[in-house]
Amino acid sequence: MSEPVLILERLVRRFEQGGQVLEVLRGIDFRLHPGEMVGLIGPSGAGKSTLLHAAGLLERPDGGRVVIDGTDAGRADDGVRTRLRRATIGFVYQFHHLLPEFSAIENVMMPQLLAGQGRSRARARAAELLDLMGLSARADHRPARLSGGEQQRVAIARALANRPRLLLADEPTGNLDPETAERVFGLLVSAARDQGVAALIATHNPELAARMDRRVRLDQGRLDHVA
Ligand SMILES: Nc1ncnc2c1ncn2[C@@H]1O[C@H](COP(=O)(O)OP(=O)(O)OP(=O)(O)O)[C@@H](O)[C@H]1O
Repeated sequence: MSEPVLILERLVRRFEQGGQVLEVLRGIDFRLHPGEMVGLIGPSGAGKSTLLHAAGLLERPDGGRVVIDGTDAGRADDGVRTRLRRATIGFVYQFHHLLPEFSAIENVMMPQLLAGQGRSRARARAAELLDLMGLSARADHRPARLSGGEQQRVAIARALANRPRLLLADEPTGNLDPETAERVFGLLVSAARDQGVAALIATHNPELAARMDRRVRLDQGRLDHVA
C-alpha cells in the first residue's frame, strides 16, 4: 500500500483551563491513505476540532508526531508548515471564512495566488472547481449575495484549489439546514473523490458519516475505529 498522506502518532494536546490541565488528546494514533475518506465522530467537546487543527498544522501538538505526506510536520519550522498547509492541505470550516470583499471566483483563486500560481491558470482552475460545485453562474458574486449552502460550496472549492493531497473538514455542513447539508455534503464527497484527495471529515450526523469509507470515534481523549 502507498505511504499514508497523514500519520498521527501518539498525538497529545492539552489546554489549561482555570488552573487545571485538560488533556484533550491522549495519544492518538491514526493513518489516512491516499484517496481514503474517513468520518470523524464523537460527542461535543471530545476534541474533534482540536485533532483537525493539529493535523492541519493550524496548531502545534504538545506531544507525539504529525506526519504530512512523509514530512514530520509537528516540530518543523513555521516556513515548512506554511508551505505544507498551502500545497498539501485543504481545510473546510463549519463557517465558510470567505473574504467578503472578493467574489466567489477570487476567493477560490486566492490560495493559488498565495502559492505562486499565475492569475490566468488560477482563474481557470477556480472556474473548473466552481463548475464542479454547480456554481458557475455565481462565480462573480460576493459571499454576502450567496446562500449559506452556496457559500459553503465556494469554501469547498477553495479548499481544493491547490490540488491538496489531504482535505480536512470540521463540521462542514453543521451550519446548514438538513436538506442543504445533505446536498452540500454529497458535493463535498464527490468532489473529493473526483480530485482523488484523502479526507478526514468531522460530523455529528451519523448518516453523513456512513457515506465515508470508514469511521473513527473520538471520546475521552482516545480514538477508536468503528464499524
Ligand atoms: N484554545 C483552547 N483553550 C482551552 N481549552 C480549549 C481550547 N480549544 C479547545 N479547548 C477545549 O478542548 C475540548 C475539546 O474541544 P473541541 O472544540 O476540539 O471539541 P469538538 O469535539 O470539536 O466539539 P464540537 O463537536 O462541540 O465542535 C473542549 O473541552 C474545549 O473546551
